[in-house]
Amino acid sequence: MLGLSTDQAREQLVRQGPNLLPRVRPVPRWRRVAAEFTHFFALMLWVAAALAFVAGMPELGVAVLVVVVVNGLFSYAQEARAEHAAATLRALLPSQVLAVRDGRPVKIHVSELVAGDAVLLAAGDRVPADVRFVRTNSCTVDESMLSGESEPVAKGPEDTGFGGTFLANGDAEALVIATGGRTRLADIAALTTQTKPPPSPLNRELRRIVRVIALVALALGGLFFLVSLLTGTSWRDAFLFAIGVSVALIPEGLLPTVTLSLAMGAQRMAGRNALVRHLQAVETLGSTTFICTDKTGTLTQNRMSAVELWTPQGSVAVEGTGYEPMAELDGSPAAVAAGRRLARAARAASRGRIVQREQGWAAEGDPMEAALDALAHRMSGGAAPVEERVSVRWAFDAVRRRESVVVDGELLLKGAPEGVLPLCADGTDEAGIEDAHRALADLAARGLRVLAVARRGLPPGAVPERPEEAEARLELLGLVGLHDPPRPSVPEALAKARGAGIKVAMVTGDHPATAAAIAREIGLQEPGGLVLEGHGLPADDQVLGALLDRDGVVVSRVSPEQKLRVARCLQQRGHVLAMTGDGVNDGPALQEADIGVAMGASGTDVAREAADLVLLDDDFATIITAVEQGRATYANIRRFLTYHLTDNVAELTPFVIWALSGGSFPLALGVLQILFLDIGTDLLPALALGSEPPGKRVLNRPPERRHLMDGALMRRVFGVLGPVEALFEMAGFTMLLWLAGWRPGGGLPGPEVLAAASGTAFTVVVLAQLANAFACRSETVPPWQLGWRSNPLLLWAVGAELLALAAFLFVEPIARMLGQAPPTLPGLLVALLAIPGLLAADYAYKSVRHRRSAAAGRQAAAGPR
Ligand SMILES: Nc1ncnc2c1ncn2[C@@H]1O[C@H](COP(=O)(O)OP(=O)(O)OP(=O)(O)O)[C@@H](O)[C@H]1O
Repeated sequence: MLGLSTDQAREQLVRQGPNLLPRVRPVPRWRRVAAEFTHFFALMLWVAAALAFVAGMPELGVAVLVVVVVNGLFSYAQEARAEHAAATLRALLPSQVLAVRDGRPVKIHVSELVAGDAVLLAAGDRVPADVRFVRTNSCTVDESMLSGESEPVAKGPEDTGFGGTFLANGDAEALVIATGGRTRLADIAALTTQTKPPPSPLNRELRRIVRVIALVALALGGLFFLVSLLTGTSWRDAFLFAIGVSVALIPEGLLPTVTLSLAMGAQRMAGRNALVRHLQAVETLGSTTFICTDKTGTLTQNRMSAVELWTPQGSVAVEGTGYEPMAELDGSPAAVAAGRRLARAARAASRGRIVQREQGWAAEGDPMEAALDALAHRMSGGAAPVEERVSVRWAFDAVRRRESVVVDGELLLKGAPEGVLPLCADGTDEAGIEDAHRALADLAARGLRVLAVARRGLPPGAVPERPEEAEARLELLGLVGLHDPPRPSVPEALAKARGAGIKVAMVTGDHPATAAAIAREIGLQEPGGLVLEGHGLPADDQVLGALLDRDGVVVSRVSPEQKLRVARCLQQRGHVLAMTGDGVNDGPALQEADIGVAMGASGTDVAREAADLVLLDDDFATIITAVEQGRATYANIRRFLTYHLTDNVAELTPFVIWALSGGSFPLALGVLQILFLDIGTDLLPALALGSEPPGKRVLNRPPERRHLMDGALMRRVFGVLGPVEALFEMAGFTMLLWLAGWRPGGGLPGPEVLAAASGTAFTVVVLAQLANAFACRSETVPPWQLGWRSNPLLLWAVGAELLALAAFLFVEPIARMLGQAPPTLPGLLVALLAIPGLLAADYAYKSVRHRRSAAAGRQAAAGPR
């Protein structure tokens, strides 16, 4: 027997090291920190700080330096946390291989593999290291990632297989010859790690936002410089304003905060068994509008049991559940005898087996084949093992939909009935075939997966080379009906998807009647719903797209190519498509879909590598949970964008008024105050908004594909929240000046008056932002409907914000540096009024929007469908 003993393997592992690609040397930490201080904006700020010192404004210089340092460290911390989260997620990806240890096949982690190990590979498996094939069975290998060659390469004994390639077809036994850094893949990986992946759509969008805001900031800064010079301000002050405006508006912390939000979303998803393979998938998931799901394992439990046999001699009901080998049989003696032959043949043409574990009997390998093994036990207390006597095996693939073996000169075959029954035409009488068709319709209509089983005695000495030579003139042994219970979580998940405006279709390789019966059982489809068959799909893409674009369609007996076409047609109709797949040939469809979804527990390595999302529990309901998290994360990013930009309006307004008045109206907020608002009081609430838990309602509205910074967000910030905040700020400021006797045109007020007025403006902005933080928690409902304690982080952040405010007002040296003093009582009153003022404006805006969208909804409902 090939392979190592556990002890030998352990020894070799110490000697050879784990089977992992050598880690690309990570960028040293100091370089990553340095990068945060040397990018474009940071450089601009350095220059600004230097100029401030040269111009004799050391406070400003120091303040700008503080901004650079705080922002740089903050960005670094966010990036590091996001990266750490992504690495943790990668480590969760299942990567196991079937190796022979102590003469028995066992599943081990790929990293434990050593040279000398024997491995068993099946179609869809990733070749785990460089290997030499020992035994192969119709084995072809997809080497495109190494050679670029798209056609799979046939492999025979003695051929070499390279780590990282995939078994496209058949199966094989192979000896590991090189692992980890000694594989061919490691050589190539070392060459290619230099190339960076292209930026994702979200990243591009964010960069665009940052660039636009930065340009606006610079342009405004320049404009203020000119205006101030023209109005006779000293160049020193003009310069100070210009720097203040630019620095205040540059959204430096934005990119890392978004990355962190996505990473936290991804982590939350992982906690609920949904593993994204790259962070951006979190956001795409949130805008999913259509889900194509397969059936077995995703909607059902993939715990099959053969419950009914049909043979030409009669039917046999098999009672017994799961993989338990004991059962009661109910049928005539002739039918039971025929059933035994059938079960033996079906088992011989399968490799999945039942094994006894501590928790009871379980499947090893294909669960359906394990059910056939259990059936053989149930029918006759186990069948004599034939594995050793199998001379040829043509493995199952999704196109042939059958598997056959030659044992002792006899061909035994099992497969999808539509493919098998025609092969029986010359070996079985016509009436028998007709009966079989009737039995098939009956079993499938009950939601059972049906397999046909047939045999043929081959002429003595015949050694067929290709399956077509042997698979003809078959004698039909009968049909097996297999039951696979639906997952209990599915009906509720489907209802949630519907509530969220997401359409769901079942796209399966199974029989139309079986698929339709299951679809009805789980509530995907009403009786009489649309059931399409792969070979009957309309040839025109637009017609097909229109046909598919509804909730609850079943597409049965699809080939991998048809699955890919289904994906394309739905995308052409503008859908953001999530598609599940677990098979060897599902890779292209998963890649085509916006979100490819693979199964962690049962899927193939090929599917997992092509996917954006891996379901660790294979459960359909997990996709809906992931969509919910995706929507929540997207909403969070919009929340803190809204919050952040509102503040910018309030910061900019004093400068605009000052400039418009030609310098005669005093400046309400100085540059240092703006910096303290950005870095001191705003930062924590913005972060807390970014970690808002998913609201109960995220799945109660239709999906939207929109830009992060779209019209609605702009209208809310620049039309409502920003102006209201600025209004209270300027009102507080002006009132204090007025009460102190200052009148427009009357020159500049005294320094004490100005300090108290400016302190009032500062307080107004901080308190209004406090209210704003709560307003930003939802785009649709007022904060008092959300529950005050549902985001405890925000309460802490707001507490810290108030403490910071107190420090900036009452700690003498800080207040003096900022040029402000605590507000007087009337000032405080205006500041306090800003809280209900902002909330009321936000409430009014939300109510109007709600009424409008309800009216639009009614109109859409009344209009043509
Ligand atoms: N191991 C096998 N041996 C023989 N026939 C099989 C085997 N597995 C599946 N079949 C047949 O091929 C058909 C398609 O199976 P396939 O596994 O491609 O479907 P699928 O798309 O994975 O289905 P689902 O959506 O239910 O997961 C099955 O309905 C069955 O009739």
